[in-house]
Amino acid sequence: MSRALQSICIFCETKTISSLTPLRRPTSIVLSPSASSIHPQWSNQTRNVSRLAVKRKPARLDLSPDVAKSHPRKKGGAKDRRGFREGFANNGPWAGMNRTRVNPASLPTANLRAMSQAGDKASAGKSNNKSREPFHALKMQRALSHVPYAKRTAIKQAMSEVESFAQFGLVERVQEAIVPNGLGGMLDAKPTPIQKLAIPALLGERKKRTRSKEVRKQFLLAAETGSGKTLAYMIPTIDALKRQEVEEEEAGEAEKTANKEEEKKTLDLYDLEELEAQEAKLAAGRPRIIILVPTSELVDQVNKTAKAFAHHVKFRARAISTAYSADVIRNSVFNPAGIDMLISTPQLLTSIAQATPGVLSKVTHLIVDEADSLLDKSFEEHTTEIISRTTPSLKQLIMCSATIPRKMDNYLRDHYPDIVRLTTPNLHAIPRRVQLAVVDCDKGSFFCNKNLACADAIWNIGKKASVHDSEDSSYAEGDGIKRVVVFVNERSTVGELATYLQSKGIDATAFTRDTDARAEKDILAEFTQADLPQGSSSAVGGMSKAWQTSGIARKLDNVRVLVTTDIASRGIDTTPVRDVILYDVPNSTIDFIHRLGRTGRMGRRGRGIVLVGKHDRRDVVSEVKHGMFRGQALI
Ligand SMILES: Nc1ncnc2c1ncn2[C@@H]1O[C@H](COP(=O)(O)OP(=O)(O)OP(=O)(O)O)[C@@H](O)[C@H]1O
Repeated sequence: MSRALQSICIFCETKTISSLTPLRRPTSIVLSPSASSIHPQWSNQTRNVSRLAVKRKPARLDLSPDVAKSHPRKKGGAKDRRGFREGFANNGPWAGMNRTRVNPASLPTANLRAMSQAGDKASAGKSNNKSREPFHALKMQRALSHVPYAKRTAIKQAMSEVESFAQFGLVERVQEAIVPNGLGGMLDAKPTPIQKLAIPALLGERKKRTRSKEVRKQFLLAAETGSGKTLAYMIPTIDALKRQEVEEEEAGEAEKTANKEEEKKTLDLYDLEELEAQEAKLAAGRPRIIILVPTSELVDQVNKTAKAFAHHVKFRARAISTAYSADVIRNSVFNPAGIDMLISTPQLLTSIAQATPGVLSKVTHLIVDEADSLLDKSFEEHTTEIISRTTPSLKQLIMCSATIPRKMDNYLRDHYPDIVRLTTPNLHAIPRRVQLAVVDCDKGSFFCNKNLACADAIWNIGKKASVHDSEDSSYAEGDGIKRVVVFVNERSTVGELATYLQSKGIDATAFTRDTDARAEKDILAEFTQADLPQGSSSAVGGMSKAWQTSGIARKLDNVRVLVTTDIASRGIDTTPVRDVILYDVPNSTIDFIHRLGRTGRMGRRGRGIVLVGKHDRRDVVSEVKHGMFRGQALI
């Protein structure tokens, strides 16, 4: 045979296979297309050699079969070579030689049966392994970063050492203001886990413990939704502000008086009043503390907390957002009385800083609240600009969030490798006190109508509330009105759904970015304050008024519903809300955490209801439910 093949080569005038021997196998044999037509007898010979790879020179317009493959398998790889070799060995002229696998046909039947049983067992073993680790829909998203178990245990230990706010060694006036001003006179108020971790660290205790020479400038505060992160960063920053004031007063008082005297004598151009006016002008628009938040609603909320402290502790806090007029913004930032704390959205502050570069020259504390949002695409540019502008004077940069996406985690590792990470053990877990129910809209009497399923769920909440009022203390809280927040994915659905719910006798209010700024405050107040004065609900936007005056016979009057998008899912302190309805399945676990985080805040119980339709990811919903039941982090 080898001789015959050599002859083919000679006829076709190619010398590629001239060294072919029975024991050296070719990787390819090139036949000239013209060979069989010129010498038909040799074409018969090649047909008998069934596994010869006949390679044709590729035409110029041949399309690649691997276009769709991201990592096409290399031709001539080990598998290809083995296939060729074995095929050649089984069927070719050297069948039986150099065999690498047993040929079942040559075995006695008994042996064959034994082999097949062994094979079955092996494959059964494999499938068992697979069934032990089922498909995880949540893992496909893999958005959230992981906190190692050992770290969680160490944090628990550190937290157990703190019992009260008095242990922090705060400035007296700050300490006095915490409960009556910051926590509304709450009895037996204790620091929450994140406050136990963050307050001492931000006050500088950690620096002493580790005896590090390096000044710790950056902190990451990561804790569950509704766990008191606002006070966790606000208390130590106000404390630092007051200490700074005292230090400056002590150090600078003598020098300041001397300078003033000197200037007065030498120049005689300024009188003392003028000099003081000039100093005030310099102090104006130069805050020490900046708090960045993503929305104007959050600006107002954080400002409220800051103001509660400001009256007693004596410092000047101002808030600015696009909801305010230009005059109000100018008067707030450049107030001649000066400013200590400024709460703003990144875009607005960046535009002010670009026009007046000195405005950020005195910042010592920069807090980036909802940091995962503010370091995301839409805000990143503005946030990083503010960080870089404040860096020269900055003593502490504090990032704060309830969810740490992997992207943000990597960003922090790259840009702030020394950041001190203060994370609570239950980070990324929805508390077990929040129950999750799943309503299948394709089943029962809903006829695939999600609107109907939503209205039904709300009516059930109202009915249960009237039955349970006397038994369940959490239901009897506040004014006895149940607050329900319904989250949808698209802004366009909000109005439609609110109108539908109103037609079913439900007092529903739509809340989106398009909502009138004046009505916004009243709407949110309804869902953030438990004890509104009687009749204040009528102040809620036009929708609620429409519900009240509508001629619908059957009305659900003990429930208020807010229909909204993610705009209300971030940071808004909806403590009185007991029920959250997820009309659409959230797009990510991060959205799940923030939306369900509007209930079950600060140790309260809560309920979530997910409406699942034909096109929704049921696997994700069931994994979230399972994870919540087990108290696991949703990563
Ligand atoms: N130590 C405490 N004891 C009791 N209540 C507290 C304590 N600290 C804060 N709170 C209250 O808990 C509620 C939630 O606090 P906050 O809004 O700071 O939560 P958060 O962790 O920032 O939530 P989110 O991640 O949703 O923004 C607020 O009403 C706040 O007044």
